[in-house]
Amino acid sequence: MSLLSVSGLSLKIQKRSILQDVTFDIESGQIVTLIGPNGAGKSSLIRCILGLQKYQTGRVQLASNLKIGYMPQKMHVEQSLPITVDRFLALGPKTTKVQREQALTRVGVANIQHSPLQTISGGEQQRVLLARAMLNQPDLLILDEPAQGVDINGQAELYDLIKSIRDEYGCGVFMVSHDLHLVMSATDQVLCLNHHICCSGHPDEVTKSDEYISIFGEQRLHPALAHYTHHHDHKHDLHGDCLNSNTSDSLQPITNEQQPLTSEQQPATTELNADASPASATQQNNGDQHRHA
Ligand SMILES: Nc1ncnc2c1ncn2[C@@H]1O[C@H](COP(=O)(O)OP(=O)(O)OP(=O)(O)O)[C@@H](O)[C@H]1O
Repeated sequence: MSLLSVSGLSLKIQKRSILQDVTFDIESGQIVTLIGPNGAGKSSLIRCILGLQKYQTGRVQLASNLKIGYMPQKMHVEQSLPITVDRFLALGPKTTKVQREQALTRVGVANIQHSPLQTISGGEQQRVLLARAMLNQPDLLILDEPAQGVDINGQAELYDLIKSIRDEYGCGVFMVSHDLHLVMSATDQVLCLNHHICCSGHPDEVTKSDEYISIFGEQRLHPALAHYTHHHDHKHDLHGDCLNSNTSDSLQPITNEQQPLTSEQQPATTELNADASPASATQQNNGDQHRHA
């Protein structure tokens, strides 16, 4: 039983095709990393999954009573509205101060619980957002570019932290990154999105190979990071539309059937249909009418 199953999802906004026939599953305890260039549709896909964006065809199925913890791309801090980290976390799900302290401790920033939100660093902000996503003990963590604006060592530390949270809670993790080559090494499945899923697979074991070590040395890449080698069978035009690169004289659009799918479809019990609104998504996700898997 999948935590999340996305099948044949297509989205158009103002007649522009943003997502085309996107299909993948996330299982419990699995880490799936979604990569893709700017404008590829990564955030739009997350919005569809969260029920915040209507889509035209396909479906998003969530396991019954699935609890999602969502970490947005950025924290928008209103400079004229003083608020502490603790007050900010209290704006989310109903929690006690101790629970908020525990969440901050888990992400390594308990010392800033009573600091003004405006005064904490970018890296600390990311950790506060991660703590907020964990507050309702989610079954599925959705992280939109958690390492954005964090240096490479900070990125590795954050990935280690996310992995240890997954190990501890057994939750699934769906993580977005715009880094096309460097991904979290604990990733079970990389999905490369450019409006459609261009390719998918595991991060490389290349950093363990003798050839790699002879060139870069053993300590070149932090163990939390890994390379992802793309294996596209097509090219894109400037609009991101797909072109068949196998025929040099006549570039043809490729069909969705040619794209590698990430895993087999499995039945789930809660379905968000193409007309899902934010309200209905929440209801369906939390509603008593849905049974557990
Ligand atoms: N509400 C909207 N109205 C019009 N266009 C939109 C809307 N939302 C998204 N788009 C367009 O959809 C495309 C995909 O945007 P999206 O933010 O999903 O991409 P992304 O892969 O997350 O990009 P980035 O890595 O830059 O954050 C972009 O061209 C964007 O302009």
